[in-house]
Amino acid sequence: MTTEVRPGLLVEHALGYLYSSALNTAARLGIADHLHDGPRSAAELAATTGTHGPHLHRLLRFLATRGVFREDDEFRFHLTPLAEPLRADSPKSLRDFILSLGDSIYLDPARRLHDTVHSGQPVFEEIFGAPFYSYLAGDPVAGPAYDSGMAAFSKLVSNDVTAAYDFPENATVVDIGGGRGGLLRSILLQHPKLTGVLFDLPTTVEHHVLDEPALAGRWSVESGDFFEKIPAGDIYLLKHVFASWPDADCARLLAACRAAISPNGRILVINGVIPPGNDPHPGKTIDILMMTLLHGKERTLPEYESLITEAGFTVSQVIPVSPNATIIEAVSA
Ligand SMILES: C[S@@+](CC[C@H](N)C(=O)[O-])C[C@H]1O[C@@H](n2cnc3c(N)ncnc32)[C@H](O)[C@@H]1O
Repeated sequence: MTTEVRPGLLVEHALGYLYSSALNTAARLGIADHLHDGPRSAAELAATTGTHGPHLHRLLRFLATRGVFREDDEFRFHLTPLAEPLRADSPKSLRDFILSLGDSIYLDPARRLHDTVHSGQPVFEEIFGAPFYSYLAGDPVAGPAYDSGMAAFSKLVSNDVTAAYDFPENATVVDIGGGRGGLLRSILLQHPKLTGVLFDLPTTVEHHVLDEPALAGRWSVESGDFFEKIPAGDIYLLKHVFASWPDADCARLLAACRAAISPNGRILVINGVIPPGNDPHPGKTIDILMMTLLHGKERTLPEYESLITEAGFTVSQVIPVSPNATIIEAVSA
């Protein structure tokens, strides 16, 4: 059986980095925000953004080929559903995440993918002189930019994850490697009898988002290395944490959780799960990022199950929430 291939498609794939760069440029210029109140020509947008009109027109025409913005017969560009999250104040804004994905911490290792595939090792440490999270913790620009990008990425699913899981009435929820605490905030807001602990590296928790009147007295923040100490609690969240670590480190982390968790406690591993087959899936893309940055990887459900059972837990529920977030609940075996 022969499958029709659009002429030029392979070359377009090879030039895919231009699409990523164009998206980043549009995000930096705030084009989606400028289109929020209605369509505008490239010349008008260029005057607002202080850019070169004909070049901006070419940039937007290119993005429109992928559904990011749409040009009409009068040469005005419109916001599209795909472009909406590029707006800074969209409730589903991904702008900070997309901006952070244009940082050299991601781009420089991606250029060395060939070396990574040869050696089986990430190239991040060789380029930046420190492992990924140590480097971020020591860099006052790259660290906060990463945290803010992660917070934007996670905000998309926080409420859905909260709604999808049947939290008990009274319990302490500990978000391990919880970033700035967006998920914990959503859980505590929707469950007034729960208390929470946010645990992450000191430079990350410094900018936490828990300080608001509705949550007063129900949360605390702790910082440190999760391989060394885990705060006591009943429900441990590990959201988008395992993907950064190889199996041996995930096992160490689960052992540390096992030592600290209350007798009937539960662990919620929350991550995208790679499905079988050839279809596109965000986990398959993020997996390549992981490969260049860290020793971790994205995993299939059987891979998560085996990590969990080998650590002395049983998988009690699997709740798919979105392509980037499946909740895998584990209880003591
Ligand atoms: C991929 S981010 C996930 C953040 C958050 N759970 C979310 O889903 O948005 C991984 C988090 O693990 C934290 N982290 C990495 N190594 C750590 C360590 N040794 N101890 C504590 N936190 C760590 C990072 O600072 C980062 O916030």
